[in-house]
Amino acid sequence: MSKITSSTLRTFKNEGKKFTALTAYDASFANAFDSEGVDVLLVGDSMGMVLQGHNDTLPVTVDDIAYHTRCVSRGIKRALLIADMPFMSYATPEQTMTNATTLMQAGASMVKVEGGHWLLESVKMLTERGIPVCAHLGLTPQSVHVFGGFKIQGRGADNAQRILDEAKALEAAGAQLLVVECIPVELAKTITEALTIPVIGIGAGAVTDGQILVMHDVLGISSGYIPRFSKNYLKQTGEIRSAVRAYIDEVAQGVFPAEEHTFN
Ligand SMILES: Nc1nc(=O)c2c([nH]1)NC[C@@H]1CN(c3ccc(C(=O)N[C@@H](CCC(=O)O)C(=O)O)cc3)CN21
Ligand SMILES: CC(C)C(=O)C(=O)O
Ligand SMILES: [Mg+2]
Repeated sequence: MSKITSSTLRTFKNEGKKFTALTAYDASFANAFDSEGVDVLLVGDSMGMVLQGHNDTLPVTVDDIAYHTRCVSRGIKRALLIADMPFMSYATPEQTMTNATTLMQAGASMVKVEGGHWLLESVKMLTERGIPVCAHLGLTPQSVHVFGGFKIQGRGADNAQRILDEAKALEAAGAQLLVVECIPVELAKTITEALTIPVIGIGAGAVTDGQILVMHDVLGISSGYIPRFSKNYLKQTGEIRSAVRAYIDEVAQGVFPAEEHTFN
């Protein structure tokens, strides 16, 4: 069983094989997800909400992500491990290099950063120095206070065009993967077709190359409210490994996300 790399995911894209990603924060869940066949695991700054109980992702630190990345990395054999760079850890080139180095040395194989045009120089710098980058556009939760809430992004022709331009520019700067979150399905389709790198969607419809969800939503244990683009797979299966397999199967077959999980 060979390790998944960004070139594996590019092959999946070219073959039209839909792949699956989940967040993970510890070795035991990571091991279960990996052994059931989840292709990509993300140590997400969503940990600020689902692990730490905050209302947003802003309080998460580089040390938090590094600790959970070390835990997850010990649990996996096959999946590609991505670590989120947390809020304000990549505001300057110096910070970006130092903090991305910490996360790679904690066991990540790629780092993820939220943003568009302003990030191009950092993406180029990281990639040239040996750190692969996953970009993240659309509803970028670290900007929740700029957006005025967790609101769908990319509605209207101007906003859609800006996000498409940013996606192309990030690919040109060297990004090897792109996450698009909470955007209209038409825009997600346009971006996925315009890029050669794989595009992973969350709240972006069934048109992207892969799907990602927060593990707590899939297992129905998010405290409070579950976003409407997400799905509790434990309810229909009653067992964690079966829930993960159901998620993988539904993504592979194009059953998830359905219309009810998609924004227009
Ligand atoms: N448990 C959990 N699941 C997630 O998917 C998630 C997190 N936490 N934390 C980090 C970010 C924050 N996310 C969120 C949180 C809320 C909405 C939300 O309330 N969305 C509205 C749509 C609003 C609109 O129509 O503009 C919804 O109804 O789902 C979306 C994404 C996604 N991520
Ligand atoms: C939801 C995914 C894309 C994420 O960034 C996170 O879990 O932090
Ligand atoms: Mg995140």
